[in-house]
Amino acid sequence: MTAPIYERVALIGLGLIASSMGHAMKKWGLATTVTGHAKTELTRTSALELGFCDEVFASAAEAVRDADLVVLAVPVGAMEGVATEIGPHLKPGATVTDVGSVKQAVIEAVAPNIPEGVHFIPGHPLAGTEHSGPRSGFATLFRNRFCLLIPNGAAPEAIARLRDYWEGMGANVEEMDAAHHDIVLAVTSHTPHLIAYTMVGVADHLRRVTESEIIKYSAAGFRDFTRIAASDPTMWRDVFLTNKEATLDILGRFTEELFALQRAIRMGDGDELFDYFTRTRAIRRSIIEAGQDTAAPDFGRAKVDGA
Ligand SMILES: NC(=O)c1ccc[n+]([C@@H]2O[C@H](COP(=O)([O-])OP(=O)(O)OC[C@H]3O[C@@H](n4cnc5c(N)ncnc54)[C@H](O)[C@@H]3O)[C@@H](O)[C@H]2O)c1
Ligand SMILES: O=C(O)C(=O)C[C@]1(C(=O)O)C=C[C@@H](O)C=C1
Repeated sequence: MTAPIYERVALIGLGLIASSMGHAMKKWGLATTVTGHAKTELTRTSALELGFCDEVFASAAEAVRDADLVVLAVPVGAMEGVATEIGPHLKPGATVTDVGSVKQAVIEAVAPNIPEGVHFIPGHPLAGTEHSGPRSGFATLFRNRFCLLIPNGAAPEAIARLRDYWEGMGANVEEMDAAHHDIVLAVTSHTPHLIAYTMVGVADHLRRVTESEIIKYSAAGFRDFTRIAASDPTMWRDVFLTNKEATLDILGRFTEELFALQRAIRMGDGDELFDYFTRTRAIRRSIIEAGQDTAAPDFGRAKVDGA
């Protein structure tokens, strides 16, 4: 247990990320009171039952009243509506952050609604699972994972406090500018998700030809794709709609590489294939050596110690 970093923290949108933050705050004593807002009564009741919120509200405006930290944890496309609603109700001196997977679009949507005297520091924990909703969260989700903060001109002391908060949940915090964030994540997260969705879509079309063979003989590689492709449709629709430029850029590069490999296969160019796969194997090994193996679905639960 550490001393609380914020007295009152408001979670807006009570899904995987917010519920994980709530559990982590409770486990490590990072906030005195955690309030939450969800649109449905079922979700609000679950948050109280599961114990990751102390108080829940049907309106976001009520949930943020007197909060020292407000966390926007809704899909990227819902950020603007929420920011518009809470703007007039924020406490002077409070910090607003978000956990959205895209940063430039969130800044454009949220910043104009944040009054003077309130710090707005966008964020993005690089941790998740394919599950969603209030029952999917767990306290250790952020342990040993990066959390990127976008300074966005905010006061250094407010950034330092938010950094302490994320470190209290076990994350490694780094700062990055929003445009750079969106390109990096297009490479490491957004385009890989699109490829997984596509591959599972291809198999789905084939299944109509081969009936149940795809499921029956599902190999590990394909199963990994299906895990990713089971991720929340609303969240990922919003990611692609709001990180359009960067995703299309990386997708263009991906297509070029795919054509090069397709040609190597057609030409029987084994050297080209071998060299390519040798380079990609080295990348995987360097990720493991850096302690960033994100491939295991249960990484957060299975590999952390008993804390
Ligand atoms: N899932 C991941 O792997 C992951 C990782 C890092 C960041 N993120 C980002 O975190 C945010 C939340 O994702 P999540 O995985 O917790 O999703 P989730 O679907 O589990 O939770 C989002 C919740 O927001 C609610 N919601 C939607 N619109 C709302 C509105 N207008 N007002 C109030 N509530 C609303 C939904 O009902 C849902 O319960 C997204 O912006 C996402 O891009 C997700
Ligand atoms: O592990 C997973 O299921 C994830 O996809 C998590 C993941 C990722 O791509 O790494 C997904 C979206 C985020 O914004 C951050 C993390």
